[in-house]
Amino acid sequence: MMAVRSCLGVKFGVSGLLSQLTSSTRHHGSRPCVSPILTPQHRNTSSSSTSSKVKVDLDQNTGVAVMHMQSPPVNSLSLDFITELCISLEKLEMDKGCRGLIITSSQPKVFSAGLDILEMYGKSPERCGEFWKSVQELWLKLYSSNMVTIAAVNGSSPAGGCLMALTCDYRIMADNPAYSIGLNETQLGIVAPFWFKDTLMNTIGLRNSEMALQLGLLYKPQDALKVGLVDQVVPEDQVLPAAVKSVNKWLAVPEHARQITKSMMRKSTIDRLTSNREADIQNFVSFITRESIQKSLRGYMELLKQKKA
Ligand SMILES: CCCCCCCCCCC/C=C/C(=O)SCCNC(=O)CCNC(=O)[C@H](O)C(C)(C)COP(=O)(O)OP(=O)(O)OC[C@H]1O[C@@H](n2cnc3c(N)ncnc32)[C@H](O)[C@@H]1OP(=O)(O)O
Repeated sequence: MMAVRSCLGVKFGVSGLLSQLTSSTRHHGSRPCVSPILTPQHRNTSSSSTSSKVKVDLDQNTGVAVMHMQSPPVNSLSLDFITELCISLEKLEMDKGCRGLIITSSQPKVFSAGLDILEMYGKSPERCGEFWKSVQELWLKLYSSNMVTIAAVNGSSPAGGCLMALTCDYRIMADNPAYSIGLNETQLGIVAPFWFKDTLMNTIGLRNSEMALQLGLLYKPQDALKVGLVDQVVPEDQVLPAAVKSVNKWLAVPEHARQITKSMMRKSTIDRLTSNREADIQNFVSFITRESIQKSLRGYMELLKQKKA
């Protein structure tokens, strides 16, 4: 309760140059690129798929999908929600016509409230293990995605919500001082695991991460921008248009060169988790089921309720 308060070694020789020269016919890995010249049958082609908590609109002309998180009230990441997100991501990753992904929220004022605290409170070790495996899965899918990924952060984004945004290639946040973003785990009396920490450090560096993580800082959009936690802050109604503009800029880069570079930048961080997944699950389960941690989580949930009253 006290705590509550307070690649690849690839050389870019001829193939790199070739891709620059032939960028209009580039491939997304094995995906053919969408031609910029629109034929009548290509115009206004879009598809939409909706599961109960995730809505995806894919514009087949541009190859850009917008994933709307719609798990009321605050897009907290429950096992069910994470499973739906993973299924949607897998489909998009396999879809040759999808090259870019914008992730945003359909819920007012909140991008994602992070991991669903109820998944970590009063649950059996087996269930906690299953939950944590799904969190790892979501992170791995997002952080290693071949697509250009943009987080359109149109509301608050604490802890796991911030992590989701951090997995993306670029973050745009609504300029509303009522919103905040950060890895605030210590404020709940819990500890962000090493791969949360690594993802943050890869984005804002060691010193800023030390302060952000130990103090469990939640940054207002303008402060998040200063520290590099988000890349752009725009008026609230411009978040999605700005994300579309950005994704197109990223997609203009020769695809395989961008993908290999992304993979090269993220590989060691990803490998660190993939080679330690089981131990990480065991660590989580033994940590989260401790009586003292359960007490902290209970206290935190009570504070959330009190805030409303
Ligand atoms: C030795 C090392 C070993 C390491 C092992 C690992 C250790 C564990 C690592 C765990 C990592 C955890 C990551 C997380 O993501 S924890 C979750 C952190 N999230 C938060 O702190 C956010 C809490 N929520 C809020 O701050 C606000 O709700 C928010 C700003 C998001 C929105 O505010 P708003 O006023 O719009 O909404 P309410 O607060 O009224 O909330 C509405 C209802 O939603 C419930 N709620 C909110 N957040 C959550 C959540 N994360 N999980 C579950 N439920 C949540 C809230 O209680 C309200 O419910 P009721 O309507 O029923 O009252």
